Amino acid sequence: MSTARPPEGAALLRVRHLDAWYGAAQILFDVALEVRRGEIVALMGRNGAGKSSTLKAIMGLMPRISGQLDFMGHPLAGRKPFRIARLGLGYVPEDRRIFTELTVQQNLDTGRQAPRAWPESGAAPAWSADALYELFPALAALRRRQAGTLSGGEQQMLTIARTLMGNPYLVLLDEPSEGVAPLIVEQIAAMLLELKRQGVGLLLSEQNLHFTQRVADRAYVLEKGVLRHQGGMAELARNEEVLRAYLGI
Ligand SMILES: Nc1ncnc2c1ncn2[C@@H]1O[C@H](COP(=O)(O)OP(=O)(O)OP(=O)(O)O)[C@@H](O)[C@H]1O
Repeated sequence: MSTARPPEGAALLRVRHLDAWYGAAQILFDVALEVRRGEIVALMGRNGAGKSSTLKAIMGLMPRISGQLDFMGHPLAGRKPFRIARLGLGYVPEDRRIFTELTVQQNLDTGRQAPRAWPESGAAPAWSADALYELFPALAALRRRQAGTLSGGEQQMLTIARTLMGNPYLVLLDEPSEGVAPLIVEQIAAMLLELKRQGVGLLLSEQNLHFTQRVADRAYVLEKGVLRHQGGMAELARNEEVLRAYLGI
């Protein structure tokens, strides 16, 4: 396994010795990862490697875990998902879960939380629907549409925007590019890079190398619930051995 270390500086999220189970089946084995402010980190691996389970474990959604999960000084293990969200940890699940009967604007309103401050240095990004429409002009054009009528990619964009209405310090995104048309994938990439610029940390579960190469700073590669590689994204994209062995590329 590569031993490249993440860059120095305080991590927003630090996971150590994470094991997780569904019933009697152990799914994650001693997973460790970190995400810093303004950093985009990709969690990669084939179907079933444990990417979604890692995000669920962080959000308090796995039936059983052990290990240390620290978010900005708060231990997460044993906390309920809604309490974890209130700490400023956003989560965009794979199935998106928009309110199909509500309009785009009403969906955004359901995500609203109070603004936050970075512990040591003033205001953190605070989003309003208008600011998000500016960032995602494609969404602005849809604001009065019933959300159930949007395309998969538009729904993905809406789910990300709704999560931002909670003013998170860090967002976990489960396969943001999956099933999304190329033009909208590009808009989502631009959106994530803008969030990075504003200091938000992002942890993406992704299989799409092209997408992670476009946005991610670092990557972790999982196979059968075990971390097999970690390092810079550019380095991973050149590492044919790892790409072939764990991503089937
Ligand atoms: N609800 C569940 N009950 C039992 N086992 C599950 C459940 N959800 C996932 N698993 C198993 O856990 C393992 C890891 O799945 P996980 O969804 O985390 O992988 P993934 O890397 O996100 O893949 P995918 O891209 O297919 O979602 C797989 O073996 C999967 O079959």
